[in-house]
Amino acid sequence: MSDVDVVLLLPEVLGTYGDAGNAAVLAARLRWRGIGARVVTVGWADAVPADGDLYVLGGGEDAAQVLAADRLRDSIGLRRALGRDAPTLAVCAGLQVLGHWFTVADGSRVAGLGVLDVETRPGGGPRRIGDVLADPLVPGLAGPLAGFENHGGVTTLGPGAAPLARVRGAGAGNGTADRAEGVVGGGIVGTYLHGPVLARNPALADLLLTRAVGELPPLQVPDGIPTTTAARLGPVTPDVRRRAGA
Ligand SMILES: NC(=O)CC[C@H](N)C(=O)O
Repeated sequence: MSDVDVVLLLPEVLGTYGDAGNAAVLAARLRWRGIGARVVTVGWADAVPADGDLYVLGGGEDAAQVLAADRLRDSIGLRRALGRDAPTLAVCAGLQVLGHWFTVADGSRVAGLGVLDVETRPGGGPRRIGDVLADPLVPGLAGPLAGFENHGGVTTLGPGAAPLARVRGAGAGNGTADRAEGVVGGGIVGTYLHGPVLARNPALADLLLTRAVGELPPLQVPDGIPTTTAARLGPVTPDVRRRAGA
C-alpha cells in the first residue's frame, strides 16, 4: 500500500491557531500503527491534489480566510476531493470557508465553496474565546470533545448539515441557541475547536482515519505519552470542568 497522503491546505493563511498540527497528528497516528503516511503541504502557489486521502483546513483571521476562500473556490482538485466525500477536517475559518458564505468584520459577505450547508454571520457581542467541552452527536465518539475557540462568526446549519456535538456548560461552539458545536456533512467534519483539536481528541483523529483507510490496527502508545498528556491537561481540565458543571 502506498503512503496515506494527508493534504494540509494553505497553512500560510490558515495557520494562525496552530491547526497544521492536525495534519501532523493524523500522519503520526498512522505511522505509529505501521502505516506509511506523509503530510502533503499545499502552499499558496500549489495546485490542490484531487487524490489525497485526507484534507485538513485550519483557522485564520477574517482577512486570511477571505484570501483562502478566493484561492480555494475555483480549485478543481479540492472540488473533486470534496465531491467524492474525501475525509476532511475544517477548523473555524476553514469551516466557514467551506460553507455557502460568511460575513467579515466590515460587514461584507464573502462566497465560500458551498460544499457545507452552513452560513456564517457576525455574532455581535464579545468575541467567543475560551475553552469548550462538547458532547459528540456522531457515532464513533464516546467522551466529550475538548478544545479552545476564538471566533467572531456565528454559524447556522441548513438541512443538509448536522451538528458535530452539543456544547456543555460555558462555551459558544457555533454560537447558535441550540448550542451546536461544529458540523458534519459529506466527508467533512467541521469544528470551532483549536488545540490542535486532533491532539486533544485522538478519537476524532481515529474517526477520520478510519474513514480514509478502514479499520485501524490497535495503537501502541509510546511510553510516556499518557503521562505527558495528563500533565499538559492538568492546569486546564479543572477549570473547564468547573465552567461546564461537569
Ligand atoms: N479562529 C478562527 O479561525 C476565526 C475565524 C473567523 N475569522 C471568525 O472570527 O469568526
